[in-house]
Amino acid sequence: MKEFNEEQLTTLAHGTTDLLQVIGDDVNRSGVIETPGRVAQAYAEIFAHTGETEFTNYKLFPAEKNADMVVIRDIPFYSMCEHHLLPFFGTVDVAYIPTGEIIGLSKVPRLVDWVARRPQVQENITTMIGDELQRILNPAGIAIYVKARHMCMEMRGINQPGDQTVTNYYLGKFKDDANSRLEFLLNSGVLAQLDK
Ligand SMILES: Nc1nc2c(ncn2[C@@H]2O[C@H](COP(=O)(O)OP(=O)(O)OP(=O)(O)O)[C@@H](O)[C@H]2O)c(=O)[nH]1
Ligand SMILES: [Zn+2]
Repeated sequence: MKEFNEEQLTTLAHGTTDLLQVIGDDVNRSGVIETPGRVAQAYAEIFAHTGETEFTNYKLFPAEKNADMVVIRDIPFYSMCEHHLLPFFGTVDVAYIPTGEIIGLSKVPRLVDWVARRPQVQENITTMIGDELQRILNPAGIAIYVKARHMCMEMRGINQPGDQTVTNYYLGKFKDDANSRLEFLLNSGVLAQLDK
């Protein structure tokens, strides 16, 4: 995880003090006196992977011949929209059909986290996860289903609470073969949730 150095943390803290001042708060109020430092630390975590272009923290293992699809479902993620720097969050369902290799299971949620911890839009979260899996595994197919709520649509602007945005990514067999796609949607629980 990226560590911000002292200078970066100080710059972030100063920016937060300015923000509190501009919105009309008293920056010396006891409740917010430590807030600039806390925000700097929080942003160091939330934006930990900004600018990183290759996910490297994974292990591969040989796949059995004729291995069937692997589905990892309901992976939670938290990200910040790049337009307003407000949170958006939800779940990711990921499936792939191994050819030569399988990836350590825990590395898939780690990949989702790596993609999310930077200023993002939901569409790019979806395609970045897919593109990295393609690069790492070159599998016979990839399917990704992302469902999220966006605070920039709920807390401001259109002020519409509860909307869910869905984005998909299908490659290889999941793109070409309707049965494989259906099997993914059944395995991931997506079809069971559609009327909720
Ligand atoms: N496609 C996409 N758009 C997003 C995402 N997150 C936020 N947005 C949108 O980004 C757009 C930015 O539009 P602008 O018109 O520049 O900004 P704005 O005036 O704050 O827009 P409103 O949110 O409509 O008030 C808005 O429509 C947001 O809903 C995302 O993950 N994907
Ligand atoms: Zn936004």
